[in-house]
Amino acid sequence: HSNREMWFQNFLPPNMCPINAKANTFYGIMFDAGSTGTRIHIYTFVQKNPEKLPELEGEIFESVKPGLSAYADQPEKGAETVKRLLDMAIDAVPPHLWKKTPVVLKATAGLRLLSEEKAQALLLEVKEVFEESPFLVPEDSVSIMDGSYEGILAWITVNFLTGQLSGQNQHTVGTLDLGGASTQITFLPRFEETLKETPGDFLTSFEMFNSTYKLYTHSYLGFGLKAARLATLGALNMEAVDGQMFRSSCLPKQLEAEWHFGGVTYRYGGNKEGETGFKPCYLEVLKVVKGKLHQPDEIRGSSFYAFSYYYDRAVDTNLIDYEQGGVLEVKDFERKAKEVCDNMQRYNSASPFLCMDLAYITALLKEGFGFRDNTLLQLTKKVNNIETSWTLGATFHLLQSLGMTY
Ligand SMILES: O=c1ccn([C@@H]2O[C@H](COP(=O)(O)OP(=O)(O)O)[C@@H](O)[C@H]2O)c(=O)[nH]1
Ligand SMILES: [Ca+2]
Repeated sequence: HSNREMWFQNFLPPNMCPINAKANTFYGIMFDAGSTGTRIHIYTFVQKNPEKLPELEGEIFESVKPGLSAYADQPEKGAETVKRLLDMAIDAVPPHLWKKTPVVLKATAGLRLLSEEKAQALLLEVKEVFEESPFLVPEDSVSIMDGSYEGILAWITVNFLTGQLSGQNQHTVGTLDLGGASTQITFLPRFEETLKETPGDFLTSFEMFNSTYKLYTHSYLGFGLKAARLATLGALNMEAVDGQMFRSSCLPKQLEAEWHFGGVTYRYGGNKEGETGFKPCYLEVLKVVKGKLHQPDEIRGSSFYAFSYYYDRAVDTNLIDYEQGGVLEVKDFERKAKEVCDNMQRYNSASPFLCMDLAYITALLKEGFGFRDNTLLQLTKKVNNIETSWTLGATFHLLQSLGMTY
């Protein structure tokens, strides 16, 4: 309680700036250093009532590509991309609040896949950028996030934004995040059975907003959409790929091209002579997921929130509207995968990987996690104009640890 009061006094000195109605506004800056891009989220909160949680008022969001891991050999250049995003925060946050506004960067799978040495060099350069900024730099402000937190914090974000973490009747929803290099599944088990049947390292207790949630969560490294492309091509974790050609039945027959990921250049192409289409392609992607993921019985029939690449590919194939999102069944992804893979020439103008991506998403959902054909997926990018990203959960967690909220 005392923490809360102290914090409140910090932000609303009763005898100062009485005209400024916004004196109870504060900010939090969270960077998401993902495998395919770096993003800044500047959140604005308003403490309307000292007895209640601060309210989230808005978000400023900007992103750059590629991600930090593409600068594995030029850490200073990588940090420069962070600096340019941070300059936005200088404009967005009023100067008198700079010193009280925390700035944190958490890196995900892209940096997890780099060597320790290269990852640390990048993080060190970013830390310097933060130290030179006028913002509050907490301890551990620049780090690689543990995969289990990535899932949990996204779950917190979605359930907070949909109002499931306040009040009596909490009907939380599970979340599915498909990144470039890793993928996360998180839900609150309802059945005792699930807790019994689940390996211990898939269960984590997490405290937020005065409640403790015992969550099922796991991050599968190497199962993000782009890593899965490499795995399908047989090029993931290859020591030397110099000039080697990787072919797949999921790609247009005549295609031959180059692709850059994680600082490595890959040559890839279609099965010039052999088969192409959904059937052979599905067998290829199946090899990537089959038997590799834990399948909790409980999720088969329950609906999930899905975002990131689930959302992007559903938009690309007109399954949902970019602005609105929508509700899909697992089998909608399969139907689209068949349509695209069996008519690759018609989808030539789109990404050459569209067939492979849709086939992989289908295989991941059905054979990986064990969802039913009719399992419902709520595809969502924003709720009340706030991005459904783990960064909001991470910011609440940060404010909590700084004693700025409880
Ligand atoms: O604020 C964000 C951050 C990421 N993404 C999506 O996340 C995917 C990329 O994943 P990321 O680069 O974060 O890879 P990770 O490090 O999570 O594997 C793409 O679909 C992005 O559109 C998004 O929609 N909003
Ligand atoms: Ca991500």
